[in-house]
Amino acid sequence: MRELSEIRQDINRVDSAIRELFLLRMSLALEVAKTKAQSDDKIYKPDREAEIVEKRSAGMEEELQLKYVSLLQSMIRASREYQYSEILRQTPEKFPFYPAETLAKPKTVFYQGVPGAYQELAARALFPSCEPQNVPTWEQVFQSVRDGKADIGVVPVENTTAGTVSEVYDLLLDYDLYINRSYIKKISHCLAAVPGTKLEDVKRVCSHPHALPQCHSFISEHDLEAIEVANTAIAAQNVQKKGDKSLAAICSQEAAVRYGLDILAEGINDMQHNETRFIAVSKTLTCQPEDNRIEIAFHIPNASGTLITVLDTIAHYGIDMTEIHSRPLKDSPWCYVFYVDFTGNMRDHAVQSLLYQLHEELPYIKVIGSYCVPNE
Ligand SMILES: O=C(O)C(=O)C[C@]1(C(=O)O)C=C[C@@H](O)C=C1
Repeated sequence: MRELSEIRQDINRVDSAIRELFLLRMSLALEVAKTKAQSDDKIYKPDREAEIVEKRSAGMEEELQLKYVSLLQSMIRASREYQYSEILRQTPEKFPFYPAETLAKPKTVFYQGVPGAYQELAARALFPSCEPQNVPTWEQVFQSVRDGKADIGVVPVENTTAGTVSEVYDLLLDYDLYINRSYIKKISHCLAAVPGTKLEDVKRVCSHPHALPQCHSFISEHDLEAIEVANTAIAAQNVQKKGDKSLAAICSQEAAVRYGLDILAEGINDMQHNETRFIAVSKTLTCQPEDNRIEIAFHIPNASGTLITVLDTIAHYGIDMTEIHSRPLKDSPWCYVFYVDFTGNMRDHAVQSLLYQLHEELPYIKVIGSYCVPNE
């Protein structure tokens, strides 16, 4: 039997030979890209890829054939990625998404709920020179922006305890709006009731459907009945209007003070690290120099392994995926739209090459936003 070190030397030699052949194959891919750029031909040729895989792996023993096919496929994908990047270098106008430089200074900013809502606080933090206006529902926020009544809508998209706000994601696509800004706010809920109420008087709590699960332990420890209302500040307003000591609201301190309520308990969320991310949406896709996140929505073809291929492609461009979730496609049962956030700026060559590739190869893709997450 040979020494391990001796076998390893042979492996090194084989790897070096593969490296030379890989570089040669990639230089051929570059040549193909240049030819295709002239004739405006598509890069992705699934039939040619299938032919390569079938012919080159023919006659191999089954177990190794599977491994060789995977090696071939990964080389062909590298070739495609290299070609997209090269074509964009030669013809930058092929980039299919055109963000505006910057957002025109907004005059009207809408949020859902009533004054004192966390969404109002987020709107003021994002646009300090605007006086935010409230409408009753998220759908009305989106409608107002689409119809030009508002320049900007501020809505929540995710909470670290309660998760994604699915309805907002559905509205983003339904109303064809874009994410331009993002703001993360620490959320500390309090229990608020009409003046003179004691904790033991409270039998029911009302709040937003996302705020109630954030305070699950507190609600069950005190054996309270949970009632959903449209907004945390609306909850505070309801408690004030009803004047009933058995009903309390889970809301912000600001909302409790605004509606003249006593704060019976503070920081009642289960997780002390409780944060919500809000977004500002408008009719325009923008990309500012400081933006370091892009969000896309896409459909995948009905075939095995396609989602993992998309995620792998993102990684191949040296880009980090930061979030992924899916929503059902209402008109196609058991099919999904995927939402992915990743790092980078839409002016980066790697980001543009990735988006160009996904645009060419997926049945549907939309860049739904470009924004900045501070402290990176
Ligand atoms: O033959 C082509 O048209 C190529 O672009 C080359 C190549 C490959 O690397 O083999 C790459 C992408 C295509 O989808 C098919 C094949």
